[in-house]
Amino acid sequence: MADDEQQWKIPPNVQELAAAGRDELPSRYVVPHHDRPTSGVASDDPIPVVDISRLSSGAADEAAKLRSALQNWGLFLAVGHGIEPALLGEMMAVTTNFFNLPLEEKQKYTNLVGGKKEHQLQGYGGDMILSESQVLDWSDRFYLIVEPEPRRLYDLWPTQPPSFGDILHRYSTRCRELAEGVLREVAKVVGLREEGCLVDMLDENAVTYVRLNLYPRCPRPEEVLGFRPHSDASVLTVVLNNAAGLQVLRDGEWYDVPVVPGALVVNLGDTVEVVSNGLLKSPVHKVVANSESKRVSVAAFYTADPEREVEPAPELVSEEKPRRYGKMKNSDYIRKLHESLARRERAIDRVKI
Ligand SMILES: O=C(O)CCC(=O)C(=O)O
Ligand SMILES: [Fe+2]
Repeated sequence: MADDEQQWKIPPNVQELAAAGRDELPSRYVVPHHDRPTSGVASDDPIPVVDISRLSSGAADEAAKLRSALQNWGLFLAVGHGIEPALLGEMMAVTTNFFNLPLEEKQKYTNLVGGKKEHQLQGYGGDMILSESQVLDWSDRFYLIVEPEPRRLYDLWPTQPPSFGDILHRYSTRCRELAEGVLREVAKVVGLREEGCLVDMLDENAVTYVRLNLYPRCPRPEEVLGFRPHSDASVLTVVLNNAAGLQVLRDGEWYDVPVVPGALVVNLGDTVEVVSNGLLKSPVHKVVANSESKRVSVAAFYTADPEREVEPAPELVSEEKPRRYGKMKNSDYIRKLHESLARRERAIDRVKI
């Protein structure tokens, strides 16, 4: 194939597009009318803010709050998580600094193999593009495997500032502790026989992916999405962000996820939905753009061992509660997630019975 064909496979850089200050958006970013963002609905049952320190000291009302958050939203805001505000600040700062680097510098970490059109998961850039007509998200991303350590591709780890790697390592380790504590509670909520069975999925072969997201300001936020509707292929996801924009779907309506200083967003991933045989749902969420300022977020995805076969826990399947999901190898599932994202489909629909 001639080299100038399939140029569309190389996504434009959204930050550069935004900086060019044009009022018209390239048509590749304009989402169909039925998918356009709306302002989030205010709920009578607000998204809970859960104090993890009270949870760990056995407070029954906090456990009830978490239970209701998991059952009604699949997502909550964690405070009292014990992660030092300075570390959260540093993680946000190195992320923002990375995106502020000149384009040539950032492109040293490109997710296009050999700088060409083949897309690899890790690195800096945009979505995998499967077709010329694919509508693109108004964001740039940087995706890295952080754990297990031998799987790190250090060539893709920014060297500026020199502390980047250390901060990312410490941040994802601390968020993993938060994830583990939450997963023990999740196992209790769904009535799994082994309280540790979800935590055990984050074993030494489990993969932690971190995605740094930049949502540049957009002159026409009503026509684009910062991140299309999706659910995560993780067991659990922890998100740090600096501004409003995240929305979660509940009963057909989109709700704004509030921004609480120092809080982390915690959401269930598809693995929990499958293992719990649908007792808990992996929430569909998206990010809307805005015309005022850029938004930065850091999502840490705690995923199971790629070789693990994920399926409903046997004790949650019975005659009254028939099995609702098939079995799939986790690495196959994650690959399907990225294809599904490109097609605006949900990966979990592929394992539903
Ligand atoms: O930017 C956010 O707040 C969420 C991003 C997200 O959903 C993701 O990276 O999977
Ligand atoms: Fe997500």
